[in-house]
Amino acid sequence: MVDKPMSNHRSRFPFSINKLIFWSLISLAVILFFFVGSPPSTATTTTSSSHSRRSLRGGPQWQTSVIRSSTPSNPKGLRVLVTGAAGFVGSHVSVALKRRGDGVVGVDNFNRYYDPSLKRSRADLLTREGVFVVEGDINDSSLLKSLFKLVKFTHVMHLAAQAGVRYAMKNPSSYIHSNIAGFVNLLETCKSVNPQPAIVWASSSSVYGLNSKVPFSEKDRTDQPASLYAATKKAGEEIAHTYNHIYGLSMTGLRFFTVYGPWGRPDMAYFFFTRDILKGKQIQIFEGAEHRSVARDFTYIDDIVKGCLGALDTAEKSTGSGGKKSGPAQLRIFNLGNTAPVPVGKLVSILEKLLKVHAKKKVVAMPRNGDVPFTHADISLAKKEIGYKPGTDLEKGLNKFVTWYLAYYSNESGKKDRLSSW
Ligand SMILES: O=C(O)[C@H]1O[C@H](OP(=O)(O)OP(=O)(O)OC[C@H]2O[C@@H](n3ccc(=O)[nH]c3=O)[C@H](O)[C@@H]2O)[C@H](O)[C@@H](O)[C@@H]1O
Repeated sequence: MVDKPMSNHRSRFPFSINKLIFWSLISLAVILFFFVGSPPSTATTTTSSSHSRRSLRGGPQWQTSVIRSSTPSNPKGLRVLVTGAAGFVGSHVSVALKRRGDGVVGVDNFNRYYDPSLKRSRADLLTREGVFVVEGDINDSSLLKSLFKLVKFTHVMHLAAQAGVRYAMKNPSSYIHSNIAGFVNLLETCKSVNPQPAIVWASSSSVYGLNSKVPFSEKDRTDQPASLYAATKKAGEEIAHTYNHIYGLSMTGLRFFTVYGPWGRPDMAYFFFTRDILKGKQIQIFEGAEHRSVARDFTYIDDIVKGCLGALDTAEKSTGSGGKKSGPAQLRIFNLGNTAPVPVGKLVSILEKLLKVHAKKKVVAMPRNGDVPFTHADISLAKKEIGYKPGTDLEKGLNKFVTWYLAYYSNESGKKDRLSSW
């Protein structure tokens, strides 16, 4: 093969025009690089709307947004970094903190585990409440470092996680990525900064696994997880112990019991049962051995939010700084449940009543995919230490969820407007 000589190309145009075109293209590329910046997916964060105005991460506008959002309106307010802020629990907690005068900055990677447009809608509401949500992953050390460089966060409310019990069989590595690697990455940042923040984070009722002693107490064994999800949450509790022990980080783990409510998670049974009942699609109700009903200690979101705020407010300061511990630090674990387990069949009959639709039900044996037969929280410790007192029964809570669901998924714009408030 023989290359064509350069002179062949040159002969078509005068040399000076070729040169002019070449340098014009180079100049255009340089202008685009500096003034437009990198593609939105990797280098931007949300500002006033998740979809419209975006600012370059780390740039002056971004820094101003972070600082403004993290500044408490109450002089005694906390400065809280909320991970998973566009998630179900994260969005509710962020709004509650902001409304009572705390400074809040959110981080969320907006992943596709469930419909990201729901996360975007939650983030839009957060923006309207004055909470800035940074689009990024907790595995991104440089992002976390730049946030802590800008703001002396007093607390981290760590709610970013790969949730879902059954999905762990389909995508195990996502649990390791978020619940283990991401958690460690966050703690590595927190232990190194000065002052170290106090950390409150989401563990799960699933750590009780095959425990059969009821109600589940924090003193009970948690060494029999039934799913990889549960195993990663249990690992998180051990990792929390390590960072508390070595670096003096103040750590509080909250074992959430099947949290439900408005703006909830579409991967959870109460949510997709509602969708399928309305569509006339058959739903499967799991049952345990010997036809025993499967039950959950369903806990309403507002009760969980109060528990999260109680945990933040009673968290003691971390004792280390810059990676060194100077004394023992607080290490806590609390159950946040409702103490009133309800069989899944009863959940479905409440939904039928609220939706005024008869469900097409099929009772099937619980598949061996990570589910446990029942959960039931003993909440006496959380009551005593953080003033936790759930007050919403399943019927009342589902009523609020169904009202939200019908409005949110209605295409009528008038109904959508009603969702502009929390
Ligand atoms: O509390 C917890 O620790 C966990 O609660 C939920 O997990 P789960 O209780 O399994 O909640 P759902 O997936 O909504 O299931 C609720 C109940 O419905 C049952 N179910 C689920 C799906 C289905 O098709 N049929 C059915 O009967 C399940 O066995 C379970 O008893 C969350 O998905 C987890 O992220 C969370 O950590």
